[in-house]
Amino acid sequence: MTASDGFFDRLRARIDSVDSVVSIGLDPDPKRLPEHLRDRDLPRWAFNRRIIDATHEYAACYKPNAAFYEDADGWRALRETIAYAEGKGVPVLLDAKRADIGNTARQYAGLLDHADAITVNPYMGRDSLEPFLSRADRGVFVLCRTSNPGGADFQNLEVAPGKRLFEYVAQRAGEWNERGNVGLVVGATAPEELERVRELVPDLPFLVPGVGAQGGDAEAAVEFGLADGVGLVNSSRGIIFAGEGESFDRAAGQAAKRLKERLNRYR
Ligand SMILES: O=c1ccn([C@@H]2O[C@H](COP(=O)(O)O)[C@@H](O)[C@H]2O)c(=O)[nH]1
Repeated sequence: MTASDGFFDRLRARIDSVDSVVSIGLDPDPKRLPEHLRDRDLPRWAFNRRIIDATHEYAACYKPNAAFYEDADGWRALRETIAYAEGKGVPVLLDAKRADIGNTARQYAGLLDHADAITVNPYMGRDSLEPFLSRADRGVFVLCRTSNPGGADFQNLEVAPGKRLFEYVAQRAGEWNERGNVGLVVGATAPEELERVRELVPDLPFLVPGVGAQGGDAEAAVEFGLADGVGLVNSSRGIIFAGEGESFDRAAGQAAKRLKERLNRYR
């Protein structure tokens, strides 16, 4: 592996080395942290470190969601978490769902100085994504068909005869993949749409959230989420909050292992 390898080369190497496509979401909701960690300096970091120690051998990547770190201590906890994950050889995908007008987007794209990949929102159009797309060595996952119940509200609207918005986004994202660094976010809770997006863009890797607490379709996530073996199936709460109390990390390790084995049955 050289510094010039792109994100998806690094991700492929990681998937091969751990034989896993599991993305582990690091979403340390302060209200759900174990009691005994709450009085620590940076409890979220103390929690994440134990989770990473217990799960890294099953992790194709870690996916911290920026929402859980957007305060002063949070950013410190995130920096420590990312450095620790990378020290274990695990790529980090920051789920930040950013994009904006040019100068603001350029600021947001600075997040890629700290993470291997990021999620972005395509709603403001190509120029709002350019500062991310131009980082050839970083992964850029474009929201396409999200996993939430309202994901269909706009994304499934027909924007041209026979073409729904998420289909249009998928095709445009395929065109934006000039540097080989674009992926899509497509939820496991929408398996028909997942299959359709795979037909439209056979070569783009997907990040597929929603197989854990949201009850999405794990088989479809693997069948349609991977492009030539590369892609990510994410669970956050289902892994990191699998257990409680002192041994929360052991339960997380077991949950990560179970998900890896379950997904591998479909690979
Ligand atoms: O369509 C989307 C896009 C992002 N997410 C994020 O993934 C995790 C899912 O967490 P679970 O606990 O496994 O449900 C979370 O960070 C979401 O914000 C998504 O769920 N759906």
